[in-house]
Amino acid sequence: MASSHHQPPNAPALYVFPDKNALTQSLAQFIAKAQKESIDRKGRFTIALSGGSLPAALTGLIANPSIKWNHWQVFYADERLVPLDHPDSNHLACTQALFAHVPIPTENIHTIDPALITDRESLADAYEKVLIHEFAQKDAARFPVFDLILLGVGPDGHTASLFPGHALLSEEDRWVADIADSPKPPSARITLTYPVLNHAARIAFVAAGGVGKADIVQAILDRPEEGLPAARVKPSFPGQLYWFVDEGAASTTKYQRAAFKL
Ligand SMILES: O=C1O[C@H](COP(=O)(O)O)[C@@H](O)[C@H](O)[C@H]1O
Repeated sequence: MASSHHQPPNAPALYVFPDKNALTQSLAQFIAKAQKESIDRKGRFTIALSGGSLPAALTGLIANPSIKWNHWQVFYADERLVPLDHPDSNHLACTQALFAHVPIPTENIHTIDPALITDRESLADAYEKVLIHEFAQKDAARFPVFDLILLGVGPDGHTASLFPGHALLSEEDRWVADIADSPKPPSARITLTYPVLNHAARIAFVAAGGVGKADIVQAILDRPEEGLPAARVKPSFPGQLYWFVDEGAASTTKYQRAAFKL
């Protein structure tokens, strides 16, 4: 689809797929490539996952023989403050869709500390310390550099647990922040902040939501100046941003499509 938009060189790449299966298979290939490059370079692969509709898009990894699960270090871009076996848990959703079906060491999956779910701030600080341990020792950077962060986008433009108009959109220091008033239940959550998101090497939005996601995808890609939370995800160079969407979700945006290639 031709675009009337001029796109800067590090503009997001929009990959559109005919259906969820095609998206899932291509996303698995994309993740496998990112994994290989990270492991070849530094012997590990750091990834942050979301909940919602994302876990179902990860099933292409289950049968992929090139995934080296023991080299993965898994974190959550956001998590609800519920027990890890609660239906609202993003960790439970990722476990049911993926981790229960692959040989990933449980110690490589970094969940929130369920003992702290009634003490939001301590839980967020504890999770941040896990990130500091995993990254600061190795990358010695002010912010962790994830190899890949997989994000979803809600109908209101939220991503992770960063919601429109929320004070957390302006958080510039904390790596992990707690939120008590999420407009989308459950209300208590933690989330990675923009400094962490925007230092990632690769970020991929996955919106396999059909026409229900078309308006919000259009708003974010065609009108980024509106400053919706997902539109504020802009990885600093050399980070790269990708969108994996189905035809329904791409049906109204004028944003130029890219041919999916690894
Ligand atoms: O509440 C959340 O919503 C977003 C978007 O979910 P989706 O089902 O619209 O894709 C999700 O990415 C996030 O992890 C979750 O906590």
